[in-house]
Amino acid sequence: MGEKKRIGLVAHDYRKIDLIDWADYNRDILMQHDLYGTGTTGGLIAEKLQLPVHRFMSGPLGGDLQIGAAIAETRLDILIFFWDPLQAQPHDVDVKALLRIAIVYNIPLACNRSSADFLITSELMGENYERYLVDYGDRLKSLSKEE
Ligand SMILES: O=C(CO)COP(=O)(O)O
Repeated sequence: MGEKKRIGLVAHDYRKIDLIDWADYNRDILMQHDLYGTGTTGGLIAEKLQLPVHRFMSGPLGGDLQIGAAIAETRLDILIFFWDPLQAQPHDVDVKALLRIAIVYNIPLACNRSSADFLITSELMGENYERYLVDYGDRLKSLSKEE
């Protein structure tokens, strides 16, 4: 087995069945990695797959922000986030913040099932993949403590 990835799993209510079904289908792959989720999503996946899932708070109560913080602090490698394109969320700003931070830190991000299929079956899943910060020019360099 290649190197373990830390995978965040998040879904809005109407997308939870789809994500749980996808996770169940890919259980053999997911069990080789460390799983994280927002409160409700993480609980449902842990129950269905009978695998340990580290649970953050529920999304509307700060869970999306916790996942975003974990990405910023390099504690998460991959995000599978089935957000709902047909319904506004009370915590839309948090959803946007999470999607934004996933892009800033250039982590693999899948927001629908076909993208998640491509991601999870990638050869890179087993490799020691070094993400790099996207070159946003001086705008990001001045903010990065690594520079
Ligand atoms: O709201 C969410 C993502 O924005 C997900 O939160 P739950 O998994 O707690 O439902």
